[in-house]
Amino acid sequence: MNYFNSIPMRRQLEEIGHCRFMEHSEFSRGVEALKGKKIVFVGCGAQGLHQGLDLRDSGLDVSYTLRKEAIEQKRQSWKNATENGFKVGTYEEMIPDADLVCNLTPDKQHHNVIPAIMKLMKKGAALSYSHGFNIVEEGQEIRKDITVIMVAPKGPGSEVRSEYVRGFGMPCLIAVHPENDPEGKGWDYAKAYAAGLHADRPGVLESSFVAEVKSDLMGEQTILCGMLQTGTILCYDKMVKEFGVEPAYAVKLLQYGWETISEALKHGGITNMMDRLSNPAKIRATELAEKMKKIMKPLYQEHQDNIISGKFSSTMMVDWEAGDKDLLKWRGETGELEFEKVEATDKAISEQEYFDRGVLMVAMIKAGVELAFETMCSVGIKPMSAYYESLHETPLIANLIARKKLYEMNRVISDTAEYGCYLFANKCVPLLADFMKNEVKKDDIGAIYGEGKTTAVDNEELIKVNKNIRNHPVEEVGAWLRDRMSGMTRVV
Ligand SMILES: NC(=O)C1=CN([C@@H]2O[C@H](COP(=O)(O)OP(=O)(O)OC[C@H]3O[C@@H](n4cnc5c(N)ncnc54)[C@H](OP(=O)(O)O)[C@@H]3O)[C@@H](O)[C@H]2O)C=CC1
Ligand SMILES: CC[C@](O)(C(C)=O)C(=O)O
Ligand SMILES: [Mg+2]
Ligand SMILES: [Mg+2]
Repeated sequence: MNYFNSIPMRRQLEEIGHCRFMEHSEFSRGVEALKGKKIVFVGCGAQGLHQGLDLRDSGLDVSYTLRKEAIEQKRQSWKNATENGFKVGTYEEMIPDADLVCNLTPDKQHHNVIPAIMKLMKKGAALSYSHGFNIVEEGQEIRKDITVIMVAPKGPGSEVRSEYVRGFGMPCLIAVHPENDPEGKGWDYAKAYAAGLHADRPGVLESSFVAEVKSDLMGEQTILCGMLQTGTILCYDKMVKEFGVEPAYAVKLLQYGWETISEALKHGGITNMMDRLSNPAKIRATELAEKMKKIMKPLYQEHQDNIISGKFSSTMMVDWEAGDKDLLKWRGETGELEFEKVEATDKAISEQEYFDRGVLMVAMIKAGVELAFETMCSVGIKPMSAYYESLHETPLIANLIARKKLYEMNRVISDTAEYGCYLFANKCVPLLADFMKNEVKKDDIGAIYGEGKTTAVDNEELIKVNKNIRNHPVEEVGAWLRDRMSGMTRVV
């Protein structure tokens, strides 16, 4: 039964709105609460491996448990753990002694994994998640003596590790399940775990399982993954099939363009990204973004509504039951995209050119970030949480596209994110078809915007556009949070 739908409305609203930026002083005990405790990770994939490496380097006792077949067949997860010097064993060997069991298996497996490990967990042990789907959407009930916490990094596993290695960390949401904190130790454990990932350096939000699920699903379906997938498909087709851009050049502009453009977001928000354009290009990008926002708003709202009501999760669970029929079909279609098959040209594109030739891409990022942020806030998700799930994480997913294109990006994110990404993109691509056909001009994408033309603009128009950009609420909360994250990696 859906947990969120089972609680009274007043509680629903409280849980969705649970969000507090935690002070550095609250982490002064570092990992102490978990020091000397036996921490056993279930699963050694995208998050499991990288979080385990971070916690071990922070002085904690980490080992892994995998299903028997993975150990016997020496699968990739077994290699990940053993090649990094971790002890690995079966559930029966590892779980009974564990003080904290970290469930880092795919969300679609949780309803199988949790009952299997729960019966082996010792009395008074703790169980941790990095995403609350199983608790909130499936209503998984956990034995009453077990403490249930969540430490949810706001970025892909590989970056959780790379940020740690370079002395920083990935922002996290932490939570304690209100139904499972029998000894009152949940927050101490969650804080120690977050400190072990160095999440306290960029920032930790005290949150709830509900707020994390309802914001995480929305971010990944729309701006983070769905929108970048949509934008890549539409921009590639427009450039190659209509404007005669060489395919290998279009691939390069898109594959590395999202990363280069969104790097500007990371440092100075939408304002800085837009300031990288010439004045006429900035006015044009704002115009395109406003038009797209108008068209896409109902779709963003539909996704958020379905996430809140539980319709999204029940639809996805039907696909789980059907052996991932839709997911596998959509994954296959992504693999068949021309963008995936054509190799990027080795012709140089300078950092500035990505902006000058990618005005439509800039507009798509502006529209997507603002709409995702606005839609999340409109249902009671707090601005800081909405910021992490929109503007903050966009450059991190763009980094994955630069390294792996779309197909592999979708394999690195969680199964839940992958399903939601295709679901959104399959609707958004046709939704923007008329806009792409009638509104997008040759120098909006692929060519240098306004090349050879005057850069003169009307003062009043520029002032209006700058106001539109700078006064958006995502910019206010973003500036505050970024002040606290000034050490994040510079990619480009
Ligand atoms: N991917 C990401 O970057 C993010 C993920 N999360 C959350 O983290 C959690 C883990 O996701 P992610 O890291 O993507 O997961 P992965 O798909 O990378 O996890 C794979 C691991 O889970 C194991 N596994 C798969 N099925 C089972 C099963 N039935 N029983 C036991 N072990 C199994 C695999 O082992 P085997 O070799 O046996 O298949 C492998 O070790 C999810 O809750 C997700 O929402 C949160 C933030 C970001
Ligand atoms: C954006 C997708 C994500 O939520 C993440 C990396 O944060 C996921 O579930 O993979
Ligand atoms: Mg997710
Ligand atoms: Mg996420």
